[in-house]
Amino acid sequence: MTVIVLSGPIGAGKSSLTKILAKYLGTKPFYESVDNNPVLPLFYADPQKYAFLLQVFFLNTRFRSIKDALTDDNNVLDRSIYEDALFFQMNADIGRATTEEVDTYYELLNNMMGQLEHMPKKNPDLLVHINVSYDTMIKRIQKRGRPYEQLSYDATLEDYYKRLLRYYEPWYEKYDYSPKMEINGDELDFVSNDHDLQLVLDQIVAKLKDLGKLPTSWDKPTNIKISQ
Ligand SMILES: Nc1ncnc2c1ncn2[C@@H]1O[C@H](COP(=O)(O)OP(=O)(O)O)[C@@H](O)[C@H]1O
Ligand SMILES: Nc1nc2c(ncn2[C@H]2C[C@H](O)[C@@H](COP(=O)(O)O)O2)c(=O)[nH]1
Repeated sequence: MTVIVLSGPIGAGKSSLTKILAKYLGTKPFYESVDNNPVLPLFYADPQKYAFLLQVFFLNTRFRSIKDALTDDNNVLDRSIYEDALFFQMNADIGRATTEEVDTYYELLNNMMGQLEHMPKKNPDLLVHINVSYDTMIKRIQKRGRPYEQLSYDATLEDYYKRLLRYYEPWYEKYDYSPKMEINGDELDFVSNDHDLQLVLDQIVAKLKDLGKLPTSWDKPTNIKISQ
């Protein structure tokens, strides 16, 4: 039984890989609340006003997802509570949260993380982090086409996205809730290239076998087409 959490910048391919991995490993995917998130468009229209509210929305859904996942013990999460503070801290650092909001946020987050320590399973089994450059990130954001994420919607998003990328390296280095591994999302097109996809899946399966989370005899499924 395995809980895998994915991480990575916007458009890195987390949702795509979550869907593929869940199918490949026969586990249940948990996706981020994006299309059903009423605060996200408000945030992009007025980040100063909505940064705290958006974070509380994400934190709440991520807390629910990680609790469910640690209970089910058979899941893949496309982003998780462990990445939540990265976003909020970055927004706070550019002046989008008051001192009171920052204090309240960390108190809430610490409370939630404390609750997780009482779960029978306390941590995920593996973090799969997808690295992408700024150029790849922008191409993917354009490909996905959400209007409010485009640079044409707000030119300051270029700085926001570049800043976000800078926060990821120290975050990944510091992350220690589980074993971890990185995928090169610039070079490996696991969405439209079957060879690259198989390489990525092989890397993840090898890591899970190393960790004793998959039997060494585990073989890839033959009855599903993973790229659809
Ligand atoms: N490795 C990849 N190669 C090519 N296209 C990709 C890759 N990963 C994601 N995409 C495309 O980029 C867009 C964003 O991917 P998505 O999985 O939604 O990213 P995330 O969940 O990390 O924001 C989608 O249109 C997806 O098809
Ligand atoms: N301010 C925050 N924004 C967030 C957070 N998590 C996700 N997001 C935004 C970024 C994208 O516009 C969208 C979906 O993210 P993907 O990486 O899944 O494409 O939501 C957050 O915690 N704070």
